[in-house]
Amino acid sequence: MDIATLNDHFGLPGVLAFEDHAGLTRARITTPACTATVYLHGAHLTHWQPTGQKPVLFLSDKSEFAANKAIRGGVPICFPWFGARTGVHKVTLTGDRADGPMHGFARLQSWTVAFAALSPADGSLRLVLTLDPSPESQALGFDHFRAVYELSLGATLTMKLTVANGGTEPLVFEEALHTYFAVGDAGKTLVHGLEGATYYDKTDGMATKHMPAEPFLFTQETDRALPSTTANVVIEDTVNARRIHVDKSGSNTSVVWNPWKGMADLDASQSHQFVCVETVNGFENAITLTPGESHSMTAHIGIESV
Ligand SMILES: O=P(O)(O)OC[C@H]1O[C@@H](O)[C@H](O)[C@@H](O)[C@@H]1O
Repeated sequence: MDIATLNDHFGLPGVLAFEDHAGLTRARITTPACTATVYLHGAHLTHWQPTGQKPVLFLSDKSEFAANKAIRGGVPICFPWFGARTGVHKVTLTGDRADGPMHGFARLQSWTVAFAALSPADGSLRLVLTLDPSPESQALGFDHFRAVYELSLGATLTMKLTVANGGTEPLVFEEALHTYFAVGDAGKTLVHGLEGATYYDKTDGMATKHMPAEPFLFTQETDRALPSTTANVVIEDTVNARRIHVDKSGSNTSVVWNPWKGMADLDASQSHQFVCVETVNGFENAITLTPGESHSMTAHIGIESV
Protein backbone atom coordinates (compact mmCIF):
# COMPACT_ATOMS: atom_id res chain seq x y z
CA MET A 1 0.00 0.00 0.00
CA ASP A 2 1.34 3.45 -0.80
CA ILE A 3 1.25 6.23 1.78
CA ALA A 4 -1.91 7.84 0.42
CA THR A 5 -3.75 4.51 0.56
CA LEU A 6 -2.45 3.80 4.09
CA ASN A 7 -3.74 7.17 5.25
CA ASP A 8 -7.03 6.58 3.50
CA HIS A 9 -7.53 3.13 5.08
CA PHE A 10 -5.99 3.56 8.52
CA GLY A 11 -5.27 7.26 9.15
CA LEU A 12 -6.99 8.93 12.10
CA PRO A 13 -7.08 12.72 11.79
CA GLY A 14 -4.87 14.34 14.43
CA VAL A 15 -3.90 10.92 15.83
CA LEU A 16 -2.36 8.64 13.20
CA ALA A 17 -0.71 9.61 9.92
CA PHE A 18 1.63 7.75 7.61
CA GLU A 19 4.55 9.54 5.95
CA ASP A 20 7.83 8.92 4.16
CA HIS A 21 11.19 9.18 5.88
CA ALA A 22 14.33 8.47 3.84
CA GLY A 23 12.36 6.19 1.55
CA LEU A 24 10.79 4.21 4.42
CA THR A 25 7.16 4.50 5.49
CA ARG A 26 6.45 5.38 9.08
CA ALA A 27 3.39 5.96 11.24
CA ARG A 28 3.35 9.08 13.42
CA ILE A 29 1.07 8.81 16.45
CA THR A 30 -0.14 11.60 18.70
CA THR A 31 -2.72 10.91 21.40
CA PRO A 32 -3.43 12.76 24.65
CA ALA A 33 -1.46 9.98 26.38
CA CYS A 34 1.67 9.71 24.21
CA THR A 35 3.55 10.32 21.00
CA ALA A 36 5.06 7.41 19.06
CA THR A 37 6.66 6.50 15.74
CA VAL A 38 6.55 3.11 14.03
CA TYR A 39 8.38 2.23 10.80
CA LEU A 40 6.80 -0.49 8.63
CA HIS A 41 10.42 -1.53 7.92
CA GLY A 42 10.85 -4.15 10.61
CA ALA A 43 7.61 -3.08 12.36
CA HIS A 44 10.15 -1.00 14.20
CA LEU A 45 8.91 1.19 17.06
CA THR A 46 11.50 3.99 17.26
CA HIS A 47 9.79 6.42 19.62
CA TRP A 48 7.36 6.23 22.52
CA GLN A 49 6.95 9.12 24.93
CA PRO A 50 4.12 9.18 27.44
CA THR A 51 2.83 12.68 28.09
CA GLY A 52 4.89 14.43 30.78
CA GLN A 53 7.83 12.01 30.40
CA LYS A 54 11.10 12.09 28.49
CA PRO A 55 11.24 9.63 25.55
CA VAL A 56 11.41 6.07 26.85
CA LEU A 57 13.13 4.61 23.79
CA PHE A 58 16.62 5.50 22.60
CA LEU A 59 17.28 6.11 18.90
CA SER A 60 20.84 6.58 17.63
CA ASP A 61 21.55 9.88 15.88
CA LYS A 62 23.69 7.86 13.45
CA SER A 63 21.05 5.23 12.72
CA GLU A 64 20.74 4.32 9.09
CA PHE A 65 17.28 4.27 7.53
CA ALA A 66 17.45 1.98 4.52
CA ALA A 67 15.63 -1.12 3.31
CA ASN A 68 18.68 -3.37 3.80
CA LYS A 69 19.72 -1.99 7.23
CA ALA A 70 18.35 -2.43 10.74
CA ILE A 71 17.43 0.76 12.58
CA ARG A 72 19.71 1.36 15.61
CA GLY A 73 17.51 1.92 18.64
CA GLY A 74 13.83 1.66 19.48
CA VAL A 75 12.58 -1.93 19.43
CA PRO A 76 14.02 -4.13 16.68
CA ILE A 77 12.09 -7.38 16.30
CA CYS A 78 14.52 -10.28 16.10
CA PHE A 79 12.97 -13.26 14.29
CA PRO A 80 13.31 -16.12 13.46
CA TRP A 81 16.63 -16.20 15.24
CA PHE A 82 18.40 -14.16 17.88
CA GLY A 83 21.99 -13.03 17.17
CA ALA A 84 23.66 -15.48 14.83
CA ARG A 85 21.47 -18.31 13.50
CA THR A 86 23.68 -21.01 15.03
CA GLY A 87 26.15 -21.09 17.88
CA VAL A 88 26.95 -22.18 21.40
CA HIS A 89 23.87 -23.08 23.50
CA LYS A 90 21.69 -22.89 20.37
CA VAL A 91 19.15 -25.50 19.28
CA THR A 92 18.64 -26.38 15.61
CA LEU A 93 16.13 -24.01 14.08
CA THR A 94 13.85 -24.54 11.08
CA GLY A 95 15.95 -24.90 7.97
CA ASP A 96 18.94 -26.33 9.90
CA ARG A 97 21.25 -23.81 8.29
CA ALA A 98 23.77 -21.20 9.42
CA ASP A 99 23.22 -18.45 6.85
CA GLY A 100 21.17 -15.26 7.07
CA PRO A 101 21.44 -11.84 8.69
CA MET A 102 22.21 -11.16 12.35
CA HIS A 103 18.99 -11.29 14.46
CA GLY A 104 16.99 -12.76 11.55
CA PHE A 105 15.21 -11.20 8.60
CA ALA A 106 12.10 -9.73 10.29
CA ARG A 107 13.76 -6.40 11.12
CA LEU A 108 14.77 -6.01 7.47
CA GLN A 109 11.35 -6.71 5.96
CA SER A 110 8.47 -4.35 5.33
CA TRP A 111 5.51 -5.35 7.51
CA THR A 112 1.87 -4.85 6.54
CA VAL A 113 -0.58 -2.68 8.46
CA ALA A 114 -3.62 -4.79 9.37
CA PHE A 115 -5.52 -2.64 11.89
CA ALA A 116 -5.42 0.73 13.66
CA ALA A 117 -7.94 2.17 16.12
CA LEU A 118 -8.23 4.10 19.35
CA SER A 119 -9.25 2.23 22.48
CA PRO A 120 -12.33 3.80 24.08
CA ALA A 121 -11.16 2.51 27.48
CA ASP A 122 -7.96 4.53 27.87
CA GLY A 123 -7.39 6.42 24.61
CA SER A 124 -4.43 4.28 23.62
CA LEU A 125 -3.80 3.56 19.97
CA ARG A 126 -3.88 -0.07 18.90
CA LEU A 127 -1.76 -0.73 15.82
CA VAL A 128 -1.41 -4.20 14.32
CA LEU A 129 1.17 -5.21 11.72
CA THR A 130 1.72 -8.57 10.05
CA LEU A 131 4.58 -10.38 8.35
CA ASP A 132 4.17 -13.28 5.97
CA PRO A 133 6.78 -15.31 4.10
CA SER A 134 8.61 -13.43 1.35
CA PRO A 135 11.15 -14.50 -1.29
CA GLU A 136 13.87 -13.43 1.20
CA SER A 137 12.48 -15.55 4.06
CA GLN A 138 11.80 -18.49 1.75
CA ALA A 139 15.39 -18.34 0.50
CA LEU A 140 16.44 -18.77 4.15
CA GLY A 141 14.14 -21.76 4.72
CA PHE A 142 11.19 -19.99 6.39
CA ASP A 143 8.15 -20.25 4.14
CA HIS A 144 5.29 -21.34 6.42
CA PHE A 145 5.12 -18.86 9.30
CA ARG A 146 2.72 -16.03 10.01
CA ALA A 147 3.63 -13.22 12.42
CA VAL A 148 1.37 -10.62 14.00
CA TYR A 149 2.68 -7.68 16.04
CA GLU A 150 0.14 -5.86 18.19
CA LEU A 151 1.10 -2.54 19.70
CA SER A 152 -0.89 -0.67 22.30
CA LEU A 153 0.50 2.86 22.57
CA GLY A 154 -0.69 5.04 25.43
CA ALA A 155 0.46 5.99 28.92
CA THR A 156 1.86 2.45 28.96
CA LEU A 157 3.23 0.41 26.06
CA THR A 158 2.30 -3.16 25.20
CA MET A 159 4.13 -5.07 22.48
CA LYS A 160 2.78 -8.51 21.61
CA LEU A 161 4.38 -10.71 18.98
CA THR A 162 2.47 -13.80 17.88
CA VAL A 163 3.91 -16.37 15.51
CA ALA A 164 1.88 -19.17 13.92
CA ASN A 165 2.96 -22.29 12.08
CA GLY A 166 1.07 -22.47 8.78
CA GLY A 167 3.06 -25.43 7.49
CA THR A 168 2.99 -29.20 7.82
CA GLU A 169 6.32 -29.58 9.69
CA PRO A 170 7.34 -28.24 13.13
CA LEU A 171 8.42 -24.57 13.14
CA VAL A 172 11.41 -23.89 15.38
CA PHE A 173 12.48 -20.28 15.91
CA GLU A 174 13.90 -17.69 18.28
CA GLU A 175 12.51 -14.19 18.82
CA ALA A 176 13.26 -10.97 20.68
CA LEU A 177 11.83 -7.55 21.38
CA HIS A 178 15.27 -5.94 21.47
CA THR A 179 14.26 -2.88 23.46
CA TYR A 180 16.66 0.10 23.76
CA PHE A 181 15.60 2.01 26.89
CA ALA A 182 16.72 5.64 27.05
CA VAL A 183 18.46 6.42 30.35
CA GLY A 184 20.32 9.45 31.72
CA ASP A 185 23.56 7.50 32.16
CA ALA A 186 23.93 3.75 31.62
CA GLY A 187 26.70 3.75 34.25
CA LYS A 188 24.19 4.95 36.84
CA THR A 189 21.41 2.58 35.85
CA LEU A 190 20.38 -0.45 37.86
CA VAL A 191 18.41 -3.47 36.69
CA HIS A 192 16.32 -5.10 39.40
CA GLY A 193 14.84 -8.59 39.08
CA LEU A 194 17.64 -10.67 37.58
CA GLU A 195 19.60 -11.25 40.79
CA GLY A 196 21.46 -14.56 40.85
CA ALA A 197 20.17 -15.67 37.42
CA THR A 198 22.30 -17.89 35.21
CA TYR A 199 23.62 -16.20 32.07
CA TYR A 200 25.74 -16.88 29.03
CA ASP A 201 28.45 -14.26 28.68
CA LYS A 202 28.87 -13.34 25.01
CA THR A 203 31.87 -11.18 25.94
CA ASP A 204 33.56 -14.35 27.29
CA GLY A 205 32.89 -17.12 24.76
CA MET A 206 29.34 -17.73 26.06
CA ALA A 207 30.70 -19.00 29.39
CA THR A 208 27.96 -19.86 31.91
CA LYS A 209 27.98 -17.44 34.88
CA HIS A 210 25.63 -16.00 37.49
CA MET A 211 24.27 -12.49 37.87
CA PRO A 212 25.25 -10.75 41.12
CA ALA A 213 23.08 -11.15 44.21
CA GLU A 214 22.33 -7.43 44.18
CA PRO A 215 20.66 -5.32 41.43
CA PHE A 216 22.81 -5.22 38.29
CA LEU A 217 24.79 -2.03 37.61
CA PHE A 218 26.22 -1.42 34.12
CA THR A 219 29.98 -0.73 34.43
CA GLN A 220 31.41 -2.08 31.17
CA GLU A 221 30.52 -3.78 27.90
CA THR A 222 27.69 -6.13 28.78
CA ASP A 223 26.23 -8.88 26.57
CA ARG A 224 24.40 -11.42 28.68
CA ALA A 225 21.74 -13.92 27.64
CA LEU A 226 19.75 -15.26 30.60
CA PRO A 227 18.00 -18.55 29.72
CA SER A 228 15.02 -19.86 31.68
CA THR A 229 14.27 -16.36 32.98
CA THR A 230 10.64 -15.29 33.22
CA ALA A 231 11.25 -12.47 35.71
CA ASN A 232 9.80 -9.00 35.29
CA VAL A 233 12.46 -6.32 35.66
CA VAL A 234 12.63 -2.74 36.83
CA ILE A 235 15.22 -0.43 35.25
CA GLU A 236 16.18 2.23 37.75
CA ASP A 237 17.25 5.31 35.77
CA THR A 238 18.69 7.26 38.67
CA VAL A 239 19.66 10.33 36.61
CA ASN A 240 16.13 10.81 35.30
CA ALA A 241 14.56 9.82 38.63
CA ARG A 242 12.31 7.24 37.08
CA ARG A 243 11.78 3.51 37.07
CA ILE A 244 10.92 1.66 33.89
CA HIS A 245 8.86 -1.46 34.57
CA VAL A 246 9.21 -4.29 32.05
CA ASP A 247 6.57 -6.97 32.64
CA LYS A 248 6.68 -9.87 30.26
CA SER A 249 4.78 -13.02 29.43
CA GLY A 250 5.44 -15.88 27.02
CA SER A 251 9.17 -15.15 27.28
CA ASN A 252 11.66 -17.52 28.89
CA THR A 253 14.86 -15.66 28.08
CA SER A 254 16.10 -12.16 28.91
CA VAL A 255 19.07 -10.39 27.37
CA VAL A 256 20.96 -7.45 28.88
CA TRP A 257 23.22 -5.52 26.49
CA ASN A 258 25.24 -2.34 26.17
CA PRO A 259 28.32 -2.12 23.89
CA TRP A 260 29.95 0.58 26.09
CA LYS A 261 31.50 2.05 22.95
CA GLY A 262 30.52 3.41 19.56
CA MET A 263 29.52 1.30 16.58
CA ALA A 264 29.24 2.10 12.87
CA ASP A 265 25.74 3.50 13.44
CA LEU A 266 26.17 4.61 17.07
CA ASP A 267 28.32 7.53 18.14
CA ALA A 268 30.54 6.70 21.12
CA SER A 269 29.11 9.75 22.91
CA GLN A 270 25.66 8.11 22.84
CA SER A 271 26.65 4.63 23.99
CA HIS A 272 25.81 5.42 27.62
CA GLN A 273 22.42 6.90 26.78
CA PHE A 274 20.60 3.55 26.74
CA VAL A 275 20.45 0.06 28.16
CA CYS A 276 18.95 -2.87 26.29
CA VAL A 277 16.83 -5.20 28.40
CA GLU A 278 15.33 -7.60 25.93
CA THR A 279 12.28 -9.86 26.04
CA VAL A 280 13.40 -13.02 24.29
CA ASN A 281 12.89 -16.70 23.57
CA GLY A 282 16.33 -17.90 22.56
CA PHE A 283 18.97 -20.58 22.98
CA GLU A 284 17.41 -23.61 24.75
CA ASN A 285 14.19 -21.58 25.07
CA ALA A 286 13.64 -21.48 21.29
CA ILE A 287 9.99 -22.06 20.43
CA THR A 288 8.73 -25.18 18.66
CA LEU A 289 5.25 -24.99 17.11
CA THR A 290 3.47 -28.00 15.68
CA PRO A 291 1.44 -27.36 12.50
CA GLY A 292 -1.45 -25.00 13.21
CA GLU A 293 -0.12 -23.82 16.58
CA SER A 294 0.75 -20.27 17.60
CA HIS A 295 2.75 -18.65 20.38
CA SER A 296 2.63 -15.11 21.82
CA MET A 297 5.32 -13.15 23.61
CA THR A 298 4.40 -9.87 25.30
CA ALA A 299 6.31 -7.02 26.93
CA HIS A 300 4.39 -4.40 28.86
CA ILE A 301 6.25 -1.18 29.75
CA GLY A 302 5.19 1.29 32.42
CA ILE A 303 6.95 4.37 33.80
CA GLU A 304 7.09 5.35 37.45
CA SER A 305 8.52 8.71 38.49
CA VAL A 306 10.45 8.56 41.77
O1 LIG B 1 24.21 -4.81 16.01
P1 LIG B 1 22.99 -5.67 16.13
O2 LIG B 1 22.91 -6.74 15.09
O3 LIG B 1 21.73 -4.87 16.18
O4 LIG B 1 23.10 -6.41 17.52
C1 LIG B 1 23.29 -5.70 18.68
C2 LIG B 1 23.48 -6.62 19.87
O5 LIG B 1 22.28 -7.26 20.16
C3 LIG B 1 22.33 -7.98 21.39
O6 LIG B 1 21.08 -8.43 21.74
C4 LIG B 1 23.28 -9.11 21.24
O7 LIG B 1 23.33 -9.89 22.42
C5 LIG B 1 24.64 -8.51 20.93
O8 LIG B 1 25.59 -9.56 20.77
C6 LIG B 1 24.58 -7.65 19.69
O9 LIG B 1 25.82 -7.02 19.48
